[in-house]
Amino acid sequence: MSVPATAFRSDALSGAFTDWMRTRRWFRATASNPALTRVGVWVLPDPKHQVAIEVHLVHDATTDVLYQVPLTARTAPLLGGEDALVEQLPDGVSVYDGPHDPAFARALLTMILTGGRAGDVEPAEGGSPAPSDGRTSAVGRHGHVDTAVRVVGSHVLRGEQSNTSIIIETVHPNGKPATPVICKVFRALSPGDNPDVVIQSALSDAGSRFVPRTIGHVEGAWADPATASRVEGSLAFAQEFIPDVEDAWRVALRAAEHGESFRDAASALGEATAAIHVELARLFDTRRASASDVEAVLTSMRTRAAQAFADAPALAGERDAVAAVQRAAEDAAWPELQRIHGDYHLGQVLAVPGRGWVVLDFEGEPLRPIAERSEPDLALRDVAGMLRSFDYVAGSISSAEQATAEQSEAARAWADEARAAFLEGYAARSGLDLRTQQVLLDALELDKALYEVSYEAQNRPTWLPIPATAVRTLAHRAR
Ligand SMILES: Nc1ncnc2c1ncn2[C@@H]1O[C@H](COP(=O)(O)OP(=O)(O)O)[C@@H](O)[C@H]1O
Ligand SMILES: O=P(O)(O)O[C@H]1O[C@H](CO)[C@@H](O[C@H]2O[C@H](CO)[C@@H](O)[C@H](O)[C@H]2O)[C@H](O)[C@H]1O
Repeated sequence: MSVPATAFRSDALSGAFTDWMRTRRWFRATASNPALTRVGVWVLPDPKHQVAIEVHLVHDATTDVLYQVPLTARTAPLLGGEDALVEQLPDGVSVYDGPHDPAFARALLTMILTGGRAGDVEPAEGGSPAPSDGRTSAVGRHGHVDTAVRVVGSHVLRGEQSNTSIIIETVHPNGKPATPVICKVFRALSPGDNPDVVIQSALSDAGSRFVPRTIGHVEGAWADPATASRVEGSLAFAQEFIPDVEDAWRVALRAAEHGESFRDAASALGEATAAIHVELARLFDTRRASASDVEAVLTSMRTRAAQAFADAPALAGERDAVAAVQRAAEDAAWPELQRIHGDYHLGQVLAVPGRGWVVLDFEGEPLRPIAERSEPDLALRDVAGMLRSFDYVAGSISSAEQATAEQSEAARAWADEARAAFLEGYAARSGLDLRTQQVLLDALELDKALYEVSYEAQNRPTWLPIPATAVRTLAHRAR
């Protein structure tokens, strides 16, 4: 079997490819007829010389989003790969969605573990790395890991959303199972380092037990479709995969449904959160909040409020009360700004037996521009995010069709206790008296609820009442 090296290198994208792409979960759909152009490619070698592996950069001019699309081409069909077929070329070559092809997973992890380089043409056998002079290129970087592992299997994580994560099974040279790896392939690319990579790598390298161990990442360079200038950014991120664990959302929901107190678990989560914040303040620059920092946060709060009122017109009556909470925050004493999680909720935390809470996904809020997400921010924003998440547990129980008034009341009491315990744990570990920052915390919780209004309006309209109710409560909470 020979490698179909140039099988799918033409710049024109076929109708089949376009149809496939616009039906992906990670495609930010707006138009049914996107204007897709291939603007770059980087090539990964297949040591077995059986598969052509190419990572295409595809620009959608209608939304100005640049996507990373790994593809593999095979002359013989991929066993079990029917659902991953992108298109069948006239010469019999089959093109697959790369993350579903073990050949891609193996090549990607090898690149990370060996610090490999890739360009837009494959290097000749034993030759120097492919050129990267102004063209698309990628380089693997590894952290503190055992690099002598062999890939024995891979599959895509179910529930693919904005990115695609591949679980890669590995073994040591002696055949003993090694730590499985999860490799997140970023789909929508932005110039600049992805905060998920930067923050988790720094925490992991510092020995934190509150994040999975970092294996490494791939960074790349490409011509920005809007400006044609060469930009650099993150392409993929590999970490230790912690198998057979539940996330804190499921654990908390089950506890609330069974009427089990979450006091100790929430307190431990508060402590873990404070420990992460203390570590991030040590590892990254912090700064006093300047007048322009305060102005930027307030502008962002007001923009989100305006968006939420547009998305949920029934909330219009809360406009003045919301503005008053925001004004109070503007006048409050602001703590130092630092790097934070940025989109902190129960679904981002794993409950790991024997290890405790482990936090994932430091990418920040998906609805916020990436440059903003890398700026130092208020650590209280994460505290507020988790408070909202406990409220969501109660909200999801109360909004179930068959929920009784008694169940709703019990769920509310459960959430109140969890919220208080979380704050106690946070205060104990950080040494902060959160009561002195209540005004700011309230404003941030309201801000998160307003963000959630827009998020739910766009994604899960039946859950819109959960944050909408919170907006009404928080806007009028007596201070
Ligand atoms: N290191 C890991 N170990 C175990 N499960 C993980 C790990 N990283 C991610 N996951 C699982 O994958 C899901 C998605 O990961 P996340 O980083 O939140 O990706 P996305 O950016 O696509 O939302 C998580 O909710 C979790 O269930
Ligand atoms: O995990 P993501 O980065 O995709 O975050 C987005 O989706 C979250 C929903 O999965 C959303 O979180 C909201 O719903 C959660 C329950 O499903 C709840 O625990 C959170 O508190 C609530 O904000 C998140 O806001 C959004 O950015």
